[in-house]
Amino acid sequence: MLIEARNISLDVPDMGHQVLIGQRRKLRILNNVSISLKKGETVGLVGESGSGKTSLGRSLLRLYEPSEGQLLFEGQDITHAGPAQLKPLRRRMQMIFQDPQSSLNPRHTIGNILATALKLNGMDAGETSIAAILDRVGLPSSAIRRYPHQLSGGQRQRVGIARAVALKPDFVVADEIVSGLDVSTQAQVLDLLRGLRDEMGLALAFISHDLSVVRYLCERVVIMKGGEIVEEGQTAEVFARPRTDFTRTLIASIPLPEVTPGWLDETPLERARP
Ligand SMILES: Nc1ncnc2c1ncn2[C@@H]1O[C@H](COP(=O)(O)OP(=O)(O)OP(=O)(O)O)[C@@H](O)[C@H]1O
Repeated sequence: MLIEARNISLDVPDMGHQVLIGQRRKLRILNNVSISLKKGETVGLVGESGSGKTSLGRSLLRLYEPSEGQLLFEGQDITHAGPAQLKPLRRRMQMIFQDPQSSLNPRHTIGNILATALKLNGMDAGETSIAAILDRVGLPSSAIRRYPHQLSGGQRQRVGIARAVALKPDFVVADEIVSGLDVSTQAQVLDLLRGLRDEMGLALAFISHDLSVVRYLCERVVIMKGGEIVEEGQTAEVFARPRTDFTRTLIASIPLPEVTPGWLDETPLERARP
């Protein structure tokens, strides 16, 4: 197993309580969550806003230290690993963010942003290798000298993907990476991510509100509610025969006018066609 979370919980300080009541109290935002990913496998993390998807994604990357349970990377226990133990693993575990506008430094050119990430990880940051990375994510080499604000939303998200995959990671968490984009740009970005995943054998935790997108990309899905996993399984199976009322409601509430009996079998690209 590449990544394995065993019964992890995550507590954060309850600041509201501290301010109002003046006492320290903890807020449990993940409770007893178990999930694992093999090399090359994609799991969708789905659930309503505030259900804990991002917190779980960040915990799997060991950006958060679990309060309880165990986190393993290639069988190595990294639950309470310090910076020295985590350093060689950081390159191998990457995140692609929802909003590349705020995750890309606006004062740096795209070339600089990619070079910095590569250099920090001791990798070749020459212009030729950066141009090759840009080409792989469908951007022209002239993007090297552009600033994030000079690119479209879709192009910025390609840079976000480029920054993550340039480091040749094994595991990527993609957090709502297409939610700000129009439908046809979404489809292109998802196709790019799918191609890279297959080519590189990436394990992918894909966080999304959009179940049709999850169906397109993820062989397994985990449904979250209130910091817990309420249902999980093969995506097609969970969507066809949801076991909980919660999942049934979630599926029924998909706000897509084009939802038809066959919609789950269409790719986002097919659905984007007029
Ligand atoms: N550092 C923190 N301190 C306090 N509360 C937090 C912290 N991080 C997350 N939370 C709370 O934990 C819950 C889960 O948040 P999280 O962002 O993981 O949910 P989510 O499912 O990703 O939501 P969304 O879809 O809106 O991004 C929310 O109620 C959030 O307010």
